[in-house]
Amino acid sequence: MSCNLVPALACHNLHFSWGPKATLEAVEFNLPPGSLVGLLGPNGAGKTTLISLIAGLIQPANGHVHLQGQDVRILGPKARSQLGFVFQSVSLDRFMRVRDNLHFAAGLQGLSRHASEQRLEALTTVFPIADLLNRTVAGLSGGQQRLVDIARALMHNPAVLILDEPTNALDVPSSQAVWNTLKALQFDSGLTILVATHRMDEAGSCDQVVFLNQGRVHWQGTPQEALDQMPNPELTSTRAVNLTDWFLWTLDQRQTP
Ligand SMILES: Nc1ncnc2c1ncn2[C@@H]1O[C@H](COP(=O)(O)OP(=O)(O)OP(=O)(O)O)[C@@H](O)[C@H]1O
Repeated sequence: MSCNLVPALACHNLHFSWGPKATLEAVEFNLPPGSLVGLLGPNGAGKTTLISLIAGLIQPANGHVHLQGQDVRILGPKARSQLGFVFQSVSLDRFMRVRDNLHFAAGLQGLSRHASEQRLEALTTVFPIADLLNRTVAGLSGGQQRLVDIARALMHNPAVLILDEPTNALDVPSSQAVWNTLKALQFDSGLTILVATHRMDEAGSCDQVVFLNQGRVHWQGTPQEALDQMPNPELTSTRAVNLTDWFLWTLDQRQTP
């Protein structure tokens, strides 16, 4: 993964405030093409706000989001066609069948019914949802709904997928199914993925992690580089350091007095 490639997505000097206090300040980071990047940070760090901003649901007071080197504001609707979003709440109509939800989402993105059928067929080779297509969303488990929701975000075949805590409240097998699917998408189709997560096991299997705290990006690098930052020899002598140790250590370094 070369750093010389134009990033699939880059945030430059983003500023945003919900109120008098800054929520995001000078946020800078980038997603190398084809990478899986974990967005980490404590509750209230600004992860969801940042994702809403990239999605265009809110506008930055300052700064730019670039998609493959081009400003999303200039790209306009073209940018939307290159981005897929999975928000914290599942974005499906509970009373519609899975199949109809997916075709509806594709239609909103301008796909013909024929193109939508073809796309759905392709996605069912990666997503274990073929048996769910004729069921209504309300009758599915949380894990099944989440998989369908991710498929929904990919119906228009975006280049970049952004997910906000997709495994939140899922049990271990369901989380694993979601994570395996993300990995397969990255591996099979070169999808670039940004995923906000509180799970350090997931962060550890990302190519890079971005650490956001109090609205600022404090660190971006590989999970191994994160662990290599840890200065505590006592901890390393008794057991292997893990990303949870790093998270707590780096958070401690970043607290404002
Ligand atoms: N719609 C809103 N109106 C006002 N303030 C908001 C709104 N959404 C978020 N905030 C505030 O912005 C800050 C960042 O919240 P945000 O939800 O982006 O953090 P987060 O890192 O996603 O947190 P979590 O890990 O708990 O999901 C918090 O102080 C929050 O209270």
